[in-house]
Amino acid sequence: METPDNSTAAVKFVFRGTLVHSTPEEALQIREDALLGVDADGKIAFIEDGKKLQDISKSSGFNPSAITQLGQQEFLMPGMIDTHIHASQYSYAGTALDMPLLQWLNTYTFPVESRFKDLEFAKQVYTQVVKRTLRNGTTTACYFATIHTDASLQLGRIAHDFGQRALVGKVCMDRDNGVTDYSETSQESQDETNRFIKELLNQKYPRVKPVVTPRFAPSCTEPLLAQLGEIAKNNNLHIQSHISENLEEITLVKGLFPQSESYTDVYHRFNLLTNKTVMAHGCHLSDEELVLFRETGAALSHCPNSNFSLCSGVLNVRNVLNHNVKLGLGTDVAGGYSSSMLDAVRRTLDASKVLKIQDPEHKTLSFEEVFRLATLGGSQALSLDDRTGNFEVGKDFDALRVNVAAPGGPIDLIQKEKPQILLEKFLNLGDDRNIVEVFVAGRKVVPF
Ligand SMILES: Nc1nc2[nH]cnc2c(=O)[nH]1
Ligand SMILES: [Zn+2]
Repeated sequence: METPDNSTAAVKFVFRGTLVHSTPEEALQIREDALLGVDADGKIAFIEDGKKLQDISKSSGFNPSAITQLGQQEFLMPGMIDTHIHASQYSYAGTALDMPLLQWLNTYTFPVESRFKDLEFAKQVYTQVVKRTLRNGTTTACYFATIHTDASLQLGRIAHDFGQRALVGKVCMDRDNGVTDYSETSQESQDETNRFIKELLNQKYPRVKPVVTPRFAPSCTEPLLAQLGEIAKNNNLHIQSHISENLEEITLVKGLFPQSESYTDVYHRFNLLTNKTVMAHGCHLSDEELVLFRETGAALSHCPNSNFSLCSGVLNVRNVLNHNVKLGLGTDVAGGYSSSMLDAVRRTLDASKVLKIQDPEHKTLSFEEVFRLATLGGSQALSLDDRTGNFEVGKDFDALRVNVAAPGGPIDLIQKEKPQILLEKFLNLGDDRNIVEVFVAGRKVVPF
């Protein structure tokens, strides 16, 4: 049975109402009284004007009375994309924010991550964080797990079972960090990374894939960095790490890698900067380093809650965008205390305004631009924009059904509002109570 875009799969369901999303050209594009059809493969089959309902229902073979009519204060938006989140740190999210990065890692993070040797503990935490982020509207997450391969494989299974699109990384860190029973030798790290990749790919999860994950340069020896670059290249895999988050960290990297021209050059020398690389933070990158990101196609994950909470710095997102470097948003749980991408949106706007307070010439980000970063920007940063990030025929239907006036929700509406007002109120005031349904690849994953 043919449909307007000549796809073969039957139309499974149709929404009628307001769509809000972004395109590379338009930060915010609104379509009122639109018809959006999803086919049996979970892909967007058509996006048409509501007035064409009769014609479309004939050509696409669905019953016009079977459509779902969105309410006046509802809209569909693309699912949000968390480009950087430590699933393993969710157990202490909201606490332990009283010291800067390097001390924070040794005092809180490494001891907690060492607990993931216990598979039961891992299953509990990973189930909580996958369910919580899905409820918060995160349809795609790029996860750090821990060094433990089996626990990291569990995270992949849980994300798959609950239907979240995910990149999952077994963390690699072979340099001695002084924390007892939380380290691995270079050989173990390489062998376990290969095992992790092989076993996760063998599961053939359609939307959960491995990502090569050197923790950050200070945790890894040069042989390991070189090996991980090789593994990523040979398997055509994503790469994630941290870069230039904190001034003490940058000084540490200079001492550990004296022959590198910059922090970015350390990763570049080991083939870890590719168009499938996403590096968290980048608060203190030089313009020359941003040029290297642009040339290699590597992306940044902006994690403002974490950057404020750990007093790391304030990323100049406008400067990153002006350098045409791909950029998404990340919660960076638990350096960032919130698992909500709405919080990441708000903190991104705050960070942009802090820069303007410090320099009145600074051009702040608009809420429309930040909305794009939380959706399409994130999909571009993860090189997944061929299948998610906005509403285009042929892409997966990864979407949130938002009711701004949800009963018992956090938003009061006095009058009928235009869609862009509804969206702005949701972004600034909303929470999971407004996210009434979440879809990933056409499957309703929330309510569970
Ligand atoms: N915020 C943050 N930065 C890091 N750099 C290396 N590891 C980490 C981590 O777990 N969190
Ligand atoms: Zn991080």
